Amino acid sequence: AAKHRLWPEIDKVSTEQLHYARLGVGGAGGWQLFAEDGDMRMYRREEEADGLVVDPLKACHVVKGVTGHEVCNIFYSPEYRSGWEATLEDMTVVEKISDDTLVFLQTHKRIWPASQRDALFWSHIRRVSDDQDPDAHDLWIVCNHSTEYTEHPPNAGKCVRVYLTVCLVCQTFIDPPKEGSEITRDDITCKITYCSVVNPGGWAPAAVLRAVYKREYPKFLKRFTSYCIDQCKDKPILF
Ligand SMILES: CCCCCc1ccc(-c2ccc(S(=O)(=O)CCO)cc2)cc1[C@H]1C[C@H]1c1ccccn1
Repeated sequence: AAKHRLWPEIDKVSTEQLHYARLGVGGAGGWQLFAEDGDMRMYRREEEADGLVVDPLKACHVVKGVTGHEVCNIFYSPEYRSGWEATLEDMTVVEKISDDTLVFLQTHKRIWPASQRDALFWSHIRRVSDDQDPDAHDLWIVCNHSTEYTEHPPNAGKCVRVYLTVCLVCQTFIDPPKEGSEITRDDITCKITYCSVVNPGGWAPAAVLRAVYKREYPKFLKRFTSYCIDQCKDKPILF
């Protein structure tokens, strides 16, 4: 992977996104809580870029019974995506850069009254050992970031190209079981931070976009995490 033309950007953006995800939502960051459901908290900032709503989103969730490695694997791997990404209409892997880096082209279902969108992005998964606290459990991160491919120019067909940067950061916590007994899924908890900035690419009314984000993001994260629990519950734990 070190040789690929995109590698410097992949490494830079993934490192930046990990840092960004670990920043808190308190203080002057301008984050406003807009959805809560059990342990899930969803925050957004109201931001526009050349008149388009690009509200950054940060979601924090705690899920029992799965590890960060399992959650990031499911989020990264193409074969699971149709099982949890409800707004997906089509998905292809445009390039396999390495085992831990793929390039996806996705078309999302049209959201009335806006025109249909597609997204072309590299996706990179990595394990990060926590340098501050070496005996803390490892972090796993998946970073998705829009990219250009001459074979797939934006807005060539029916879809408007969105530009996105997304990261999923997961940390596993293990409650040590009784002396000598094996760790079960009841002993593991995964702390999830999901950050996304989606530029809708072409015109879409601000009110429509904000309504769509408010509706779609909580649904998306709940559906995704439930899918992870369901996929992993009868399988050996992947730490
Ligand atoms: C008029 C609407 C314009 C924007 C439509 C659109 C396109 C892509 C995306 C998007 C693309 C990728 C990701 S991901 O996290 O990388 C996972 C892989 O699929 C996530 C979200 C979002 C939205 C916005 C609907 C909104 C929305 C929000 C959560 C889920 C679905 N739709």
